[in-house]
Order: sequence, then structure tokens, then C-alpha cells
Amino acid sequence: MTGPLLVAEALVRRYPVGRGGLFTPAARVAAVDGVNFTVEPGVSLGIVGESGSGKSTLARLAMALERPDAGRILFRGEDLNALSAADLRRRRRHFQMVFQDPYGSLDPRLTVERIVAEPLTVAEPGLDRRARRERVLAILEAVGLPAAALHRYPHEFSGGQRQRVAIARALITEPALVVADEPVSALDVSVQAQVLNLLMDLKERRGLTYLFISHDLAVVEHVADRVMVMLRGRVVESGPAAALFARPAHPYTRALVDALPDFDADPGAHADAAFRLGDPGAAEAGACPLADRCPRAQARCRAEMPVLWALADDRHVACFEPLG
Ligand SMILES: Nc1ncnc2c1ncn2[C@@H]1O[C@H](COP(=O)(O)OP(=O)(O)OP(=O)(O)O)[C@@H](O)[C@H]1O
Repeated sequence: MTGPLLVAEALVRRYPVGRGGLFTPAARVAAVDGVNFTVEPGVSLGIVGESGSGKSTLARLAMALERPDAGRILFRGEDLNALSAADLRRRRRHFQMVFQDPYGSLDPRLTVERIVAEPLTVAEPGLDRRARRERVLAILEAVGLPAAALHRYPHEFSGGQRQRVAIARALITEPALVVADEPVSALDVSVQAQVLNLLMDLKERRGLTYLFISHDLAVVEHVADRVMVMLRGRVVESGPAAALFARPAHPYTRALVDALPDFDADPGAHADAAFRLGDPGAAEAGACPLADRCPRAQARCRAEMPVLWALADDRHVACFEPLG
């Protein structure tokens, strides 16, 4: 079908604060306060904002894990909160979530096979054991895990591998939309880029659409086509990622962008960035793997900032401009 994949219309979600009195209800604060957005198929939307700005609440609303107090969330034109519980359950195979914490989000008592297969048992209950195992093996391979992972338990894996298991679980039903809420922020910096690269690779290969939530602008800039900036439950600015990062219009966005390492003032930041964004080898060797594709940074890379590079292959981390 054509048309947007996901639409948020004037979403509001309020939570009680404090306990209220005997005859007075508790005051309520709007964690999400009149948010609108549209996500077209194949276009990933990054949602940024500091802690408490309402990003996770918005993710839960988008996944129909919570009901809004006002507004609607439409997936392929259907108001998710108007569906019966059974219909909503059936639709869930098309939108899945990856959580921040690969430790807490995987049941430690279950094998990887059972964890990854779990959404399939709901989505395709008729599948026999053999067919289910084949699907699990195929998705494990797609996320870079060996077949031997099947019989292992979450504690036997590193944080990055656990997040691969969580990604496999999210993708096994072949969803169109993946909502990723801080999917790399609990990981060691050295493995963050590997998982981000995997997500980008899967997006390409499977035509996925992401709603990608992070407080880390550098991360969002690499994975998102469009970016939406939240402050106290509201959207203060949104637009194409490259333009928004290059020319932030709202003072809050500017402040967030300014908080990124200043590559021009601090050449050391480049080595940090190369390491953080996933290539310690490049940081040490002083090589820029993107130098020949980046007309603007080419000279600077070679001269004074040898590791000015990004993990994504289409934009540059420091100048936030598309590569030539
Ligand atoms: N279940 C809840 N009950 C009460 N208040 C809540 C609940 N969930 C979120 N809030 C409040 O709503 C506001 C937005 O929280 P939310 O977790 O959505 O923000 P966030 O941007 O994701 O922040 P973080 O990155 O720290 O998770 C915060 O003030 C938070 O305390």
C-alpha cells in the first residue's frame, strides 16, 4: 500500500505526579504534549532530546504499548488504539521494538532459540518446530550470530551479541517498522558502531523503516534520514537530518549540536570519534577510510585530521554534510 507507514496525530500522554490529596486528584504532567509526525516507508526518523523529554513515552505510544490520553497513532492508516485486542496482536508482527537494555530485555531463563522464536509463535502459530528453527537460524545469520547461539542463554553473550539477539527477535516476523529506543547506549563505545552498522545494513537489505530514539546526536545523525527534536514533551524542530544538523534553527537544537565534540578546535576529538564510532584501527593508523569520497574533508583529513571519518557511508561525522 502507498501512503505513510506511521502517523502520529496530536498525541498526548500525561502521567500523575505526586499523590494528590483525599479530595484532590494528583496533578498530571504531559510527558508527550501534542506531538505530530509522519514516517514514510523506508525513511527513518530519529528522535532526539535530553533525558525526560518524552522520547520513550512516544516510542511506547507508537508501538501501542500505551494508550494516548488524546490523539491517534496510525499504522498503515489504521488507528492502532481503535483495534480489538486480537487485531492489535495480529498487527504487531509488522512493528517491533528494540530496547536499550540487552540485559534486561532478554529472559535469562530462555535459550536464544526460544527468545528469538517467541514473536513467531504469536504471528505464525501454525509453524512446525523445524520450520521455526530454520527461521531462527536464518535471522541469527542475518544479525551475525553463529548457529551455535541457538542453545545458549543470554548470560553467555557479550552486550553487543545480546543486542544482536534482541534485533533478531525484533526482525523474525519481518516487520516493516522497527522502533529502536536507545539501542546502543548501554553498550561499550567500541561495539556501538558495530551494532549501528548492523542496523543500517539490515535497513538496506530488508527495506526497514526505523523510528530511532537516542539522546546522542552523533548516533542519530548517522542512522536517521529525518530528525525530530523533543523538549519537555513537545517537538521543537524537525527536518532532514543533514540540514538540521548543519543549520539548527531552534536554540535548543543548536545547544544540542554545540554539545557535540568540536572537531575543528580539538583535533584529538577526531581520534576519539573514530574510536567511538567503531574503528580503533583507523584511529591508531591515522587513516581515513572515507577520504577519497569526501571532497570537503579530503585535504583536512590528510593534513591535520587523519581520522575525521564516520561510520555511516553517506555522511561525514564532523561537517554533517553528505559525502560527494
Ligand atoms: N510510567 C510513568 N509514570 C510517571 N511518569 C512517567 C512515566 N514514564 C515517564 N514519565 C515521565 O514522563 C517524562 C518523560 O519521560 P520519558 O522516559 O518519556 O523521557 P525520555 O526522553 O525517554 O527520557 P530518558 O532518556 O531518560 O528515558 C519524564 O518526566 C518522566 O519522569
